Amino acid sequence: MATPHIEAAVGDFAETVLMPGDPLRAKFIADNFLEDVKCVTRVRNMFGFTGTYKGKRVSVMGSGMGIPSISIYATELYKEYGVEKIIRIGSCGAVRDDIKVRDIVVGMAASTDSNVNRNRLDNCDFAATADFGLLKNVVDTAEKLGKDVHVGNIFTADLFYTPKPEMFAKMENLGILAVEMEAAGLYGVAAEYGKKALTVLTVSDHIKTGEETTADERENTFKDMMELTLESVL
Ligand SMILES: O=P(O)(O)O[C@H]1O[C@H](CO)[C@@H](O)[C@H]1O
Ligand SMILES: O=c1cc[nH]c(=O)[nH]1
Repeated sequence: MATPHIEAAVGDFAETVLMPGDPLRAKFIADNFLEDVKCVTRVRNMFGFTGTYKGKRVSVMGSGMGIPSISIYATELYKEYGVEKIIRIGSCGAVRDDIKVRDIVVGMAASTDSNVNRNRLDNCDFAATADFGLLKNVVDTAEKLGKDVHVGNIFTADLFYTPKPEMFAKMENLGILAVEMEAAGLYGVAAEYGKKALTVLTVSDHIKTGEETTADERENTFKDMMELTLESVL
């Protein structure tokens, strides 16, 4: 049955869904990595596809930007479509010198300035955490493929254009690796429904140095992250 934001039928999604923020990145993955692809939803142009990767059934769908948007899609996928695992694959800004542009960051946990998880836990801090099994699979797969990854705490920001840039130095001092806008929300939804989630990111820009990737570099480095994540779910 369709939900307010997804028109797919029950059974149209695989048990694992890869979620980039950008629906066109979802299409790129479907076009370049999946076989036997079917577009299962296009409500609001938030494309979702199901196909196979090396014989394994897998879906990919855009989440939109920010916690409110990914929370809607993750909730409907977990609750109404029987999805068990969502792996966000996104871009992030690095906040530390040892994390470089184009590096891959895996979000073991996600700090945030959002109140969504406090709303879930009577205004207490909730440790928004990735699923250990999904995390281990990605780390083991990276080792097998000879790809370096940074694993640790990331920061999920409500505002891309922050009025508090001094926060970045505080994040760095606390060992936070990078900033993005969805992981803490996704981990909260997964916890609420007893499901699994992980976030894998590619550093698209460096907050401290101002360095950015070109469009070409984004495409190729994002492909590295896509391949790593797809291999990890086999
Ligand atoms: O590249 P995506 O997955 O959209 O992720 C990052 O990019 C967007 C901001 O430009 C935010 O969604 C942030 O989390
Ligand atoms: O959310 C994001 C994504 C990329 N770079 C940033 O600085 N923030």
